Amino acid sequence: MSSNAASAIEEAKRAAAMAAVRDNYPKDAKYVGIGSGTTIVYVVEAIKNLAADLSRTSFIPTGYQSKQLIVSAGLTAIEFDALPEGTVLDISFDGADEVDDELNCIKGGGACLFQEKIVALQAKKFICVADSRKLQSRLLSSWKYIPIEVAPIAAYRVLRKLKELGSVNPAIRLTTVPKQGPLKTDQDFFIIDAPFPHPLLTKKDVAAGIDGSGKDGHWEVEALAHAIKQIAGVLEVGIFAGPTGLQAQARGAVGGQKPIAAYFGKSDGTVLVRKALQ
Ligand SMILES: O=C(CO)[C@H](O)[C@H](O)COP(=O)(O)O
Repeated sequence: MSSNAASAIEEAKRAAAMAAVRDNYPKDAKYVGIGSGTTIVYVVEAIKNLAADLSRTSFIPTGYQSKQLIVSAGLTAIEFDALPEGTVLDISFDGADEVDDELNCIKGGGACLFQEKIVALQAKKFICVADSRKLQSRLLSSWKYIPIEVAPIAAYRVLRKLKELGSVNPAIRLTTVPKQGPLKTDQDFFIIDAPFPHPLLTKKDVAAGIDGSGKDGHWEVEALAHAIKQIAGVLEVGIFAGPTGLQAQARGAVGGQKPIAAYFGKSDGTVLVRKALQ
């Protein structure tokens, strides 16, 4: 990628972050979730630039990088497990690897999907921020695999089960830095990257009569997430689907894993906003 193209992408991420924070950051927020990755850096920058008193706000990280980001911005980090019992976050912001037409997301490219999911699930609203390359009509269109966090002891068993679900060449994610071997998450678990042969079907596809049960290798998003989560040894799946936080609240529950809105920055500096159906 040329340096011009790379800086256009960074500008797109920044534009999306500015718009997402401007439109959604709650005045007097007490608890704010902060995701992981490169785009979230611009979200923290945008929060810092708000004309707001942030001294009474606690920011909940989704991993080591996220915590460093919060702390080095001079904000107060409070770990998820240090939150007073029953705390509901006012909002959480995070990036994504791919987002479909129904705002289902693939996450975990940065190996932080477990903490990202529990933080999203504990928030009233989850806002996704990305550049427009991430928006595709179906998941697994451009991004090629589902990240899955697994217990190391069960990794080979999970690989076999994923093949039974139709994954083609799922693999334990490796690292060469600082030493060779499986990458370890913030929970000391492994990540398996599991490609599937076809883009994932949306609810709209299923309503139109397409079979998304996994027969013939065609999966609907939530059906695949559920099937993977059922495998013993899987801690969490990098598919964020199901109800949004607002939909969950309407049913008397806290939080949801699907964003209520996604902001996609474009290279021309404009931002496309997609909102989930309420
Ligand atoms: O899910 C994630 C980390 O686990 C990130 O949000 C995702 O990988 C997007 O990262 P970036 O903003 O760098 O494109």
